[in-house]
Amino acid sequence: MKYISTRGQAPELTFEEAMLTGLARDGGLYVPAEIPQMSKGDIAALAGLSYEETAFRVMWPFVSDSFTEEEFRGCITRAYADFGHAARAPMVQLAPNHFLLELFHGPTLAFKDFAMQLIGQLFQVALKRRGETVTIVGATSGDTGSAAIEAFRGLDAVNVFILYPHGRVSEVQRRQMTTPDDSNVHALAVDGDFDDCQARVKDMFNDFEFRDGVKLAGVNSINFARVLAQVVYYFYSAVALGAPEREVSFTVPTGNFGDIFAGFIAKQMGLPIDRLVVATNQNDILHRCLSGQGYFKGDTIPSISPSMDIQVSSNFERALFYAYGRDGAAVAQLMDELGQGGFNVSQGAMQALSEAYDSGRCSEDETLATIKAQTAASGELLCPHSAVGVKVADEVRNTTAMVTLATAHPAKFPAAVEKASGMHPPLPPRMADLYDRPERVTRIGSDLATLEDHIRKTIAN
Ligand SMILES: Cc1ncc(COP(=O)(O)O)c(C=O)c1O
Ligand SMILES: N[C@@H](CCOP(=O)(O)O)C(=O)O
Repeated sequence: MKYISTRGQAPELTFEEAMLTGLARDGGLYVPAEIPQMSKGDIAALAGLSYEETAFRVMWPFVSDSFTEEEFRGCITRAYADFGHAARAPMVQLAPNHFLLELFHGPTLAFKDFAMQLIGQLFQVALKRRGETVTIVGATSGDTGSAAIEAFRGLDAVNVFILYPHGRVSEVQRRQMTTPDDSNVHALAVDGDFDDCQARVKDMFNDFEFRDGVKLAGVNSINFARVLAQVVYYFYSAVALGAPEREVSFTVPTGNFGDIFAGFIAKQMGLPIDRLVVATNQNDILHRCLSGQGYFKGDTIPSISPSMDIQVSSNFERALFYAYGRDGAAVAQLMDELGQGGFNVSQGAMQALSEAYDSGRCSEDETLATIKAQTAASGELLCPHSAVGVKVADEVRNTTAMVTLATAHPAKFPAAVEKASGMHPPLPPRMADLYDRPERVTRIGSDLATLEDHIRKTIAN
């Protein structure tokens, strides 16, 4: 399997190379040159399998150029061993034909653990074999950072720097990033918003002297391995509901577009998905774009679903790549225009996007109302991101079974959940002392030189 850049000007790589490389050297994102297919029989054969066996069968064609079967199976087993639920991704029914896929039973209580725990294992195997060390720099609006720190803490071959927007993540998210005491992990509270953090990470990748000097690697969904690991739960849940005989739709609380794009890949592989619904909060650039209004950046407005407070949605570039018929030059042109504020989508590409995705928006009041209503109706306490998904799903769903992705545990956002439901969501016992642990964090400006200098000096010490 070869991996190619969405901008068409970077070298083709193997899975392992793409995983360790992060951003392509032309500024694009890696995607598989061809998407492996699963037949109806292959999908039917997933019925009743464990999450781990499903993961192996779905992902193996994407990675088999880089790992032995034994290595890959070992990585999968270790990745999911610490999840707090035997099913890994259990499903609960909210209403007739509406299901909630709980993706928050991993070590940091968000869906990010599904990919990050696996990538942590894959990096260890690959780096050991190569005898290399890397510096991971990641941007987070709250959940990617904690998941990355948890997956890579204590490893000799990896230094991790996580940039998060100061004052714009929940207290639980912040403490998950600032309380681990391992000397290889570093939380940086950046004066800016998530888009500033993500832009600086991409700037670092595009600064080849810095990139090559520190051996930069990325674990944001820039990294296709992140997206790949998230494809698995689309298969796992759809098969549990009767696929391939029965079509299923998904609604996905969306910010950086990685999770919904994993659904797109699942559909391209052959999973009978009817609709993929993008659910946004008040930062609704994706909903506006998918409604035909072009992709134009505004100011990010802080919300009660802070992990989705994003304007420049990284993986939308991958969606555009397919919508523009895999035309790297067209994508590069759009990304240039985005640098100037935004772009309009061509008619043909708009049609392709509309065929692939539906969308909806959920306001702050609607988010609170949905948490309250669901607590009363089903007893399920939703996190504000999952509530955005449930509200939009309820607006669009029809007779096809709808799965809404519950992307984080309510205990990560206790203030909003308590305000809406009157109930305080407790942290799981293993995190009960999170508020008592000492924090370690560096407050830092958002300019590239300051950040690069800090990272260089920290590594050198
Ligand atoms: C809890 C939660 N929900 C939803 C999202 C949006 O996911 P994506 O960025 O893959 O669109 C995020 C952040 O990525 C998140 O942390
Ligand atoms: N919501 C994310 C933002 C980063 O997304 P990623 O999927 O590209 O890592 C977060 O919680 O950090």
